[in-house]
Amino acid sequence: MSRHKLVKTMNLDDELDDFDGADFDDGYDESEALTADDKARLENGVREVHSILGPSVNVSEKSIEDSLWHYYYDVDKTVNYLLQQQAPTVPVIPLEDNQASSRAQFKHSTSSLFCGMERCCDVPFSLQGFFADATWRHVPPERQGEILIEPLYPRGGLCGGSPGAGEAKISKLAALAAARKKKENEKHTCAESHESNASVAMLEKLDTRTPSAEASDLKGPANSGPDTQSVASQSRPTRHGLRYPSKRRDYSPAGSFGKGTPKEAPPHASESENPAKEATPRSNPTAAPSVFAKTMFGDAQDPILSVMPPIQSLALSFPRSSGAKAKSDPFAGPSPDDVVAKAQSSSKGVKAAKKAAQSAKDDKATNDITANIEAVAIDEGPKPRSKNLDVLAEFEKSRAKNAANFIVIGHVDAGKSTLMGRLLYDLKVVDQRTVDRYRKEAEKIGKSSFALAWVLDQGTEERKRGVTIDIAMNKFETSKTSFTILDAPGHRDFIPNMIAGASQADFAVLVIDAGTGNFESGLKGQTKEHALLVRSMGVQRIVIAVNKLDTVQWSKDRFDEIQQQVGAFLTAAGFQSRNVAFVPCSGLNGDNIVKRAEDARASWYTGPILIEQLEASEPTNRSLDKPLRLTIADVFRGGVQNPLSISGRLDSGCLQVGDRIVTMPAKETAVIRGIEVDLEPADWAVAGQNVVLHLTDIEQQYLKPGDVICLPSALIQNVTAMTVKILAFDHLTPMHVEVHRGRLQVAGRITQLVAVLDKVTGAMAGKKKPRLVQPGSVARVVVQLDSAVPLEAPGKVILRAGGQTVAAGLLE
Ligand SMILES: Nc1nc2c(ncn2[C@@H]2O[C@H](COP(=O)(O)OP(=O)(O)OP(=O)(O)O)[C@@H](O)[C@H]2O)c(=O)[nH]1
Repeated sequence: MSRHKLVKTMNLDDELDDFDGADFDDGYDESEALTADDKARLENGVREVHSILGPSVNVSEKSIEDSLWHYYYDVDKTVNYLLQQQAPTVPVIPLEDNQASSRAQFKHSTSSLFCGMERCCDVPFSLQGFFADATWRHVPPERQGEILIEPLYPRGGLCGGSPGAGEAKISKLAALAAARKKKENEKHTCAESHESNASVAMLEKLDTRTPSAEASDLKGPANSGPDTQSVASQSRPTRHGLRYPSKRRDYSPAGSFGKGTPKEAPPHASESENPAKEATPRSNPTAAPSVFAKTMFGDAQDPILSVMPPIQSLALSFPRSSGAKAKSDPFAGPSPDDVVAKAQSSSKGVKAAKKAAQSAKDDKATNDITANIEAVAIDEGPKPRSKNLDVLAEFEKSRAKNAANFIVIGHVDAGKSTLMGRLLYDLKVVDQRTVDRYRKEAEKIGKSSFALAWVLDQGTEERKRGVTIDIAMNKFETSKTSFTILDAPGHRDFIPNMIAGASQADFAVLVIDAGTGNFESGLKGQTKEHALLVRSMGVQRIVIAVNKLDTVQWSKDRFDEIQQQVGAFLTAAGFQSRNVAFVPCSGLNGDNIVKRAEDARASWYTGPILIEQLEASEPTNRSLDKPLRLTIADVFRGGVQNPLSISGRLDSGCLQVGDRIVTMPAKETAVIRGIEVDLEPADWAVAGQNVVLHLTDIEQQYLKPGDVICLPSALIQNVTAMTVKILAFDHLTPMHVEVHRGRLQVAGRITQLVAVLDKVTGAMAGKKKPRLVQPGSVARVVVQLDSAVPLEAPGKVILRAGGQTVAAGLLE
């Protein structure tokens, strides 16, 4: 292996220090490795090194050869290394390494390096040596230039502070802008000097600090540095005019902060350059005002300022408008930095302008489209005209079927939706294909038993969770009656939705899960609460579907047990026994719903099946001759022709196309441009019917679920307080409650417990103004509402608090 290769793998700086040649002697003859050329160069190199070092430096020939060998015959490096070896404590100025790369430069470089090396060796540089004859802070002036570093004063430029000596070189644009600005500002110099004096006076008045504090705070900033100079030379109090921290100005020549005096400051920050400072005698501790101060306080002659209002109000009184005042407004125009930035961005400006033009074009197009759409929307065709029908006569003529809404209530998972799905399926309202599809889809998410419930539960969330969330409406007809199903959610979280449904119901179907344990838990849960609520809402007839009897093998005993317990409760809740009917059934299998149960175990029941019980419901008592009242259930877009539609049930009265109506509580009028009864277009509608009204001449914001529609001739009143005869389900005290009436919900407070009443006679039964109403008691209370809502007697309301139904009542 060549020795060169070996050396190349070594760290020379480390290895040469220890190298004595011994390590390489073992069985290795150096001379054998040297070529004739190497030998010649080595001899020449030794001669050169000897001549450079001179006789005073005692170095062996072997050392020189070794060094030359290691440095590839580089004489300069060899000399440098040998000198280091001779005087290791003396710092050696490193030689330039530009010769090392080329051995061809060997001869030329030695002569030039000689001088440098000689000087270094003769007068080696060290800080200790340099300052040997100088005590601290008495550096001879002629040497200061060699060791002092220029302090970091604020540089010029976009954000770099005020211009001055020592600033960074600024761009041509910045210089141009500054020159223009300076010219402009010179015009106002006289006025400003007057302002300065006035400001000084203001500052003296405002500053409540001690004179010593003033002096120490104001000394530096006011008296020295480029800041003050900038204040003096510029009328614009930009950020350049703000004071820098004093230690920055007190930068001492020795590089320490804080103790320096103006005298010690570098020449470019000298006081003599500062006219403002010269104008202020040193004995006066009050500094000349900064531009910031002038901006804040303006002219001391100002009568407003003379009374020294708070600084905040002064700041707000800056003149910002154009005109004569704007000239003196220091912020009226762009700052020099802004000018420069603007100039720099001018090339980008063309692009920006193009972009802006394009964007304006786009905006215009968008606006045009919007305007067109609005025009289309606004142009709703000719105003609907009333046919001035005698609606009641028309209704008589139509011989319409008996119409009935019934609400399906019961504890969660009692099987309400499945039961109704089965009813619709068996009545052929829903076809086989639809049910098969639901079954497949339900299977996919592992809820195949809910396929029939999906006929009612259409919401994605409802299907995913397997619970009804909001009232689902569906219709079917028998030979005698047109029914509307209101399938209520059983979960207690959705009781407000159930209440909304109950307000539209003529009678109720209470579904009970007959399964072991389920009936009992349901009774403690929503079975009783729902029954009480519908009764409180005025429902008189109730059909109890004792469901899931297939799970208890159609046990008659179980049915009897349920019938007995629930019957007793319902009678206690105010239902008359002639209005209560029980039907044993299985909604899932379709037993005793539309068809009689085929299961032999169910043969003990021979009474009416569910559909027969429904048909046996009494005809709805239609309040046709009363004023129009329709509580809005929903507000929606009824189609392209009908941008604003509402749905709900007519509680009383009648209406026809072309009628002008009023919505309460907004008291806004609208015109009925179309009516749908049971999804069919109609010219009129009467109480008891579920309708969709297509409206015009009103904005959507005036229509909300729970609002009441009436005719201008017979408005319902908006009330903020009401007296209610309530049945308490919980302890009542003066307390916060939520008042529900159908879709209407409003927060309120029971402010007064007037009296506890006798349940049968309604007469006062206890003492006046009780402090508490016990559950199950009937009482009269006063409720204050947080906002005015349309309510009137004898409307029924539900009071809830903390998620519980606490009372139901009748407005008095
Ligand atoms: N065995 C049996 N299961 C039934 C019967 N009726 C309903 N179910 C099952 O009971 C579960 C709940 O049925 P749903 O119809 O969703 O009950 P629900 O009362 O409507 O539920 P919510 O509306 O969420 O309170 C489903 O798995 C049904 O398949 C029945 O007659 N027999």
